[in-house]
Amino acid sequence: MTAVPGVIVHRDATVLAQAVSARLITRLVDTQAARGSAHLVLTGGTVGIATLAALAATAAHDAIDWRALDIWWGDERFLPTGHPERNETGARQALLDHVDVDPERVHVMPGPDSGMTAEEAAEAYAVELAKAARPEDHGPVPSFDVLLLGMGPDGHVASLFPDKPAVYEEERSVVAVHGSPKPPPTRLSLTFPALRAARETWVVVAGEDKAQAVHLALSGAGPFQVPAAGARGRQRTLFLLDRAAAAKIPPGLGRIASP
Ligand SMILES: O=C(O)[C@H](O)[C@@H](O)[C@H](O)[C@H](O)COP(=O)(O)O
Repeated sequence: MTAVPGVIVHRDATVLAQAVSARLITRLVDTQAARGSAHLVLTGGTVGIATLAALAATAAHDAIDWRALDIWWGDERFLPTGHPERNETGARQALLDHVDVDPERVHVMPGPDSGMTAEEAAEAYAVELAKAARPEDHGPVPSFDVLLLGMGPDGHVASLFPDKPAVYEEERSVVAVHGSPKPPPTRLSLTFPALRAARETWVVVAGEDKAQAVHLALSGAGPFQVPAAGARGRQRTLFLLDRAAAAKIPPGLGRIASP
């Protein structure tokens, strides 16, 4: 079962990042209290990294048991370890270097310095996901407690770009992406079958250049043309927006959460 998206609108990108970081603390603390540990999927992109920086900046992040958290990525730019454009590098600088994560539970997507091709790296990540899946997950990836996704002006999420081969993948959980419209051209991405394993999916978007794609994603567009339309959590889907990104949503759909 997939959830009908909820839409919450915050004043601007700064409040959005802070509100998402607060929401993350609550969600992860609740999950860890209930089950002992949690799975979180990170995204690259401006708002995704700003959210992690906001989380690092709030003392309340100490409420999370960082050692009982598995961290995954929804996509990665296929660049060597430490490259400033890698999503991993951004996440480490913004947050992971500042909290007590268990290195064994920080599941980075391999880069070319691993000696693997992008295809081999995608397969290796799929194997790592499969190892972490439990029988109750009923599939080859864990049931992510929170899947964070940014979105591009074309409606892409992770590295699933409109009408490119990766959006049509229905078997593999991770694929290599070549010729990405957003640089760099080579990437690794979770596929829709993997994204759909998430209990909660949060699409976090700021900026007026995204308003049209947000509108389409919430107005019945197909996931092959507007991949964000296919981002749905099994229990909950949230579009967390700033006002600029929410400018074209159908009237009555969004709830204003920040004055
Ligand atoms: O690696 C990436 O580039 C991403 O994970 C990508 O899906 C990103 O989240 C969106 O393109 C939004 O990025 P911006 O917030 O920077 O526009």
